[in-house]
Amino acid sequence: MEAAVEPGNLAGVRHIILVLSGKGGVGKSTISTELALALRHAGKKVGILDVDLCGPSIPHMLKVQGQAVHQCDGGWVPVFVDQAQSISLMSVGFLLEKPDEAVVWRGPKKNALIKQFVSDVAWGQLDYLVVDTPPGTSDEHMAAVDALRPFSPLGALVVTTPQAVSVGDVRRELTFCRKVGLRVIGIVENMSGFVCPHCAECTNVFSRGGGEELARHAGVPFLGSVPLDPKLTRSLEEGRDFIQEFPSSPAFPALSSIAEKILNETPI
Ligand SMILES: Nc1ncnc2c1ncn2[C@@H]1O[C@H](COP(=O)(O)OP(=O)(O)OP(=O)(O)O)[C@@H](O)[C@H]1O
Ligand code: SF4
Repeated sequence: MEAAVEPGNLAGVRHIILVLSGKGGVGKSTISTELALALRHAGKKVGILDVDLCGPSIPHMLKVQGQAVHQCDGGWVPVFVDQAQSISLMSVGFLLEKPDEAVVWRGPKKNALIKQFVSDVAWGQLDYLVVDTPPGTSDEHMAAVDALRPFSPLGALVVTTPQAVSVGDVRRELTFCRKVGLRVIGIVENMSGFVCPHCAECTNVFSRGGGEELARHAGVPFLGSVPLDPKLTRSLEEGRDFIQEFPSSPAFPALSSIAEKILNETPI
């Protein structure tokens, strides 16, 4: 029997994907956003929970910055990104008076907000909830895992860049997942080379293959390598739907194949 769906909880969410990275700036919010767009493109209903409280970038990436969240009987109503309401988003960015206001909170306050985001948002029926987390492993990650665990299946997607230092940080992320009993859906290597727009030659700006090697070593699935793609950067800056608008751009095949692997891994 299916659990009753109460407004303001996650009982109507079929799969929760926690997006993690060892370091900042490796493209965690980018992968979260593009994954949500690719899953939507595949006909799924998707929510995004942005718990990167000190650097909430997803409202800007989806061009909904500055919007206000409203209260309903069941709690907060998330912001809908499109008219069809196929992507909903909750972020601390919607609660700040100014979009560039700094969140200078101590741990307990951050943890309380994360718990509130889980329990007090009327997510409704979703196929996937993508949760963008801060870099590293902190109290906020523990708070998110503790609050989300009752609403499993809960899995982690780990984002890295090819450089060894970032890969080293990813090892710590994998250890964190193991310690808290979080299933690793897979590793994504982002910023894997630059494809020349003139001749399509791929230059490995950093090293290449670290993510795949690490996945093999750790015995977790490798989901794909996303190249640096100026059209992707621009889409995120302008809040455009890269998946819809740029199917012939170099990052598109990798992003759609990652979404496809996740769809196969998490049947609905
Ligand atoms: N594959 C890519 N191609 C082009 N630009 C990218 C790619 N991945 C990320 N970027 C750009 O790199 C910058 C950092 O990405 P993003 O904000 O997603 O990183 P992050 O890991 O979430 O950072 P933080 O954890 O510090 O918030 C952004 O400007 C984004 O547009
Ligand atoms: S990869 Fe080739 S075509 Fe592209 S910029 Fe370099 S030399 Fe020019």
